[in-house]
Amino acid sequence: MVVASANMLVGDGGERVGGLELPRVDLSGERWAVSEQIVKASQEYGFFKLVKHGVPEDIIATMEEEASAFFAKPVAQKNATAGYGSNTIGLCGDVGRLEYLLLNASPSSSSISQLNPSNFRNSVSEYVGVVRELACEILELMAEGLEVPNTQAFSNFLRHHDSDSLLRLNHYPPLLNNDIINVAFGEHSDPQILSLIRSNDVPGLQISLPNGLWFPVSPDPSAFFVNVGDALQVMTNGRFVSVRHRAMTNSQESRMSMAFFGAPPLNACIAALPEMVTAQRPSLYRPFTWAEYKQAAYSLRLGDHRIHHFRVCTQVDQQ
Ligand SMILES: O=C(O)CCC(=O)C(=O)O
Ligand SMILES: [Fe+2]
Repeated sequence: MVVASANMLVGDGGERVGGLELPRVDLSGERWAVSEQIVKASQEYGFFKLVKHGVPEDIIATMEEEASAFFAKPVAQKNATAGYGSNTIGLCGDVGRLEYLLLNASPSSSSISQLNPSNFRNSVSEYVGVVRELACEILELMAEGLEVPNTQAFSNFLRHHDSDSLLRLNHYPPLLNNDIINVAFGEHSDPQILSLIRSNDVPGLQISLPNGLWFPVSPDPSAFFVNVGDALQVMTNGRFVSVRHRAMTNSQESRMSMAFFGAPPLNACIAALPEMVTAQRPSLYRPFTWAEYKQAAYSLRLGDHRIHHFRVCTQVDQQ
């Protein structure tokens, strides 16, 4: 059954809703075809489902077990872990129905090396290593598909020793009997370059379609869901769109998602690549450092269109 309401499409859990099918990319396909599909999906939706991605199942399964063990700890122990938070998102009063652990995931991260016990530390470190490599591979396929001569133009930011990449483990507790289904993690776009989300088999993630309707993404623990972030929208001069998404509370089961956010170093300059700028399509955004964008983004509400603050004013904007 499919029901379309004013602002939401509700499906029966399939990936095809209201005649729409979300892009699905099989990474084991021919390189040129994969790169073409990734570019198309990033332009149309800023989002795609990635299958046959090559990340070993045992690394993902161990990470999930360790994350569950962390969230099952007593509150006092969780509160004593740097990066742990619950019910609030960011610093501007946004609330959410979740708890999370937010860790720096740069190659030189010390927040991972401080984790305990050692099993947790090792699985986070291993998971971050393989997922960062996967994100770099996707970014290189994007550059190839966009015909950018330096195919590492995007991925080099993530490989940098001081990259500001993050790993966020989100735990959404199950609904209590008389709760109504609601937004658990409010609408936003991710500020970074690229996000790779993997969740357990419980629904919750929704993405905003170009027509403004919300699309419930069916969970698939064997896949990664890939989001274009604001910084990649800027570097592609608006050819790729950073997708707005949110997560809903869900029935009786606990939902857990693990999001890797690939980001540049703080002092990196974020600007449209020269190949993305033409006389007909001048730069849409003024250049900024990643530190500058982070500061601006975190001083605004989660749901604000944070990247709009960096747009160059055009005649169209002024009309
Ligand atoms: O839990 C999810 O599926 C989405 C989480 C999310 O959007 C985030 O952590 O930025
Ligand atoms: Fe997000």
